[in-house]
Amino acid sequence: MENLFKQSNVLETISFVVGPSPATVHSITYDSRKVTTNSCFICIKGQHVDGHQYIDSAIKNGAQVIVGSEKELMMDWYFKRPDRTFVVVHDSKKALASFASAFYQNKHKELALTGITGTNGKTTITAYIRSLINALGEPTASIGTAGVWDQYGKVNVETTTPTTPESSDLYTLFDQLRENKTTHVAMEATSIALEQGRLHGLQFDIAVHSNLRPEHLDFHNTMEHYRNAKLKLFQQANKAVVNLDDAGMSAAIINSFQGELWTYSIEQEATVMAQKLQTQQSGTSFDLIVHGKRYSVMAPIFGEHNVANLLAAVTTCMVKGYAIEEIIRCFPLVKGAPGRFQLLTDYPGRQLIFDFAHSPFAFEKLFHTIKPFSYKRLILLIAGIGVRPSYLRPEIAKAVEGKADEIVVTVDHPGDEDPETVMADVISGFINKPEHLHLVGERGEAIQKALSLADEGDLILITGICMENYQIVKGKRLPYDDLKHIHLFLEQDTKTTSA
Ligand SMILES: CC(=O)N[C@H]1[C@@H](OP(=O)(O)OP(=O)(O)OC[C@H]2O[C@@H](n3ccc(=O)[nH]c3=O)[C@H](O)[C@@H]2O)O[C@H](CO)[C@@H](O)[C@@H]1O[C@H](C)C(=O)N[C@@H](C)C(=O)N[C@H](CCC(=O)O)C(=O)O
Ligand SMILES: Nc1ncnc2c1ncn2[C@@H]1O[C@H](COP(=O)(O)OP(=O)(O)OP(=O)(O)O)[C@@H](O)[C@H]1O
Repeated sequence: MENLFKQSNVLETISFVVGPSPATVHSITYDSRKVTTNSCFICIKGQHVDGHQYIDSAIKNGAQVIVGSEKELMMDWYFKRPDRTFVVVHDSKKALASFASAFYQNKHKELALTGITGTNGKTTITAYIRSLINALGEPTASIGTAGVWDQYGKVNVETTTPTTPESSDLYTLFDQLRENKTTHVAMEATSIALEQGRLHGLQFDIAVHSNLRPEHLDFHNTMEHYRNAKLKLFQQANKAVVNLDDAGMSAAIINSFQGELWTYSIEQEATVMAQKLQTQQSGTSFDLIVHGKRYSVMAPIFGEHNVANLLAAVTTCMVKGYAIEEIIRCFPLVKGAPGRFQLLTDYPGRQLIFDFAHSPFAFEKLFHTIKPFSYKRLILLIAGIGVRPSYLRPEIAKAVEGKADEIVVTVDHPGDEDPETVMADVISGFINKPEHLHLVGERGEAIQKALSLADEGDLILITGICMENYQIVKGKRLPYDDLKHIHLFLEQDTKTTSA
């Protein structure tokens, strides 16, 4: 702990300290339930409860140091438990980040950091950056909605947030990655995380922007607040990669950014551009124009939005100093995240695609992407999301109305909601209720239903956000796997056909 107190970033956060000078702290946590002997417990005022309420249980679990911002309460506790150290700070969230950084001796600074923000495309860009830079020979990890991946594959870690981890979890991860010889980390920086200070104190080498559309307004209230939260990433970055085709916030970044600025675009003059996009069976071919020089290229990705995402990744590689010819050579190795326009090839006779689409904008892009595909009928599975605001659910129905021959409606992450209510919310968005509509409240069964509706030559499009191997049900993360249900169906189907 003495060491922690010597770090300037920790000292800055402290108002005063009472109690004994403690022995070494073994862990730093914001959750009393994770406190063990000699932990440092930091009280965070959350959306639901105030962590200061849990000082008692933190002490019972062995906390030696308690950090909080409620001065009087902390003094009361000091009089009750003078054997513990109480650290009063100005801002607990900032303190959490600074203490965690210091706990790992600020060694995360040995990692090159790229932060990716935007309403759509963060996970895909992060995966493209990871796969490209690994192919270029630099051990790179990614952190985001698709979990944590390093240069060897998926890393088995649990985080408490869907996309951007809480600061102390992030520093633990950085330490683990650094120990495993990773040198570069590409991570999603969500507006919520930026607003909540989870990324406080980090300096990014590169900040990447994709686009800004209305989302998370239940959290940010206005588009201005939402944009300002995302802009914070650029205030803590040395270099920026900006999508010129985005009307939502590219101008705001360009007008305020102080460092080196790089741009990409499909529609206008930029440092890195794509033109003449053509969908092929195995990907997209296009002209890549870099500093005015034209290269005819092909990449195993689909959809104009993914070409834009690839441009973001290519530009990031260039900012890191790689030559464009070297980067292009790695295109065959570009890999997206699971469920982001993921084509399943082992389903004979039918085409099966997974896509994370769950907003009108994403569905618009998705329908545009499948236009060049040839198929007889389109079987579409859509999902209302239980753990997100109910007003978003009818928007999904509006976005897909009239676009498919069969529509299966289901529920992703029901949370505390009744699946019937979620599905009713979704279908209330249809102006004319589709003739071939099927409501199946459990996602696995819904997938099997969609498969059962498909005949030879049909295209099955499975959308929604349950591509990460769990379903949130009544506050618990239950194991869930789309592929398991596909295999179950295929097994069953083979039995039926051969009987
Ligand atoms: C709304 C939100 O952001 N919630 C996050 C927030 O929780 P919270 O503010 O509700 O915390 P709380 O439950 O009020 O608890 C306050 C404090 O008391 C502590 N506590 C609580 C109970 C107890 O017994 N003991 C104890 O110490 C908690 O650990 C916490 O430190 O802080 C927690 C700790 O970091 C997060 O796990 C939690 O993420 C929840 C699970 C979540 O779903 N967050 C979403 C909205 C989110 O952040 N999403 C974005 C992605 C958005 C996108 O898709 O673009 C993300 O970056 O992941
Ligand atoms: N650049 C883009 N522009 C518009 N839509 C996109 C773009 N990239 C991806 N999408 C759509 O959004 C879906 C989600 O993509 P991705 O997971 O990469 O975004 P994200 O920003 O990480 O989303 P989330 O924050 O919800 O996890 C994709 O399946 C696709 O339908």
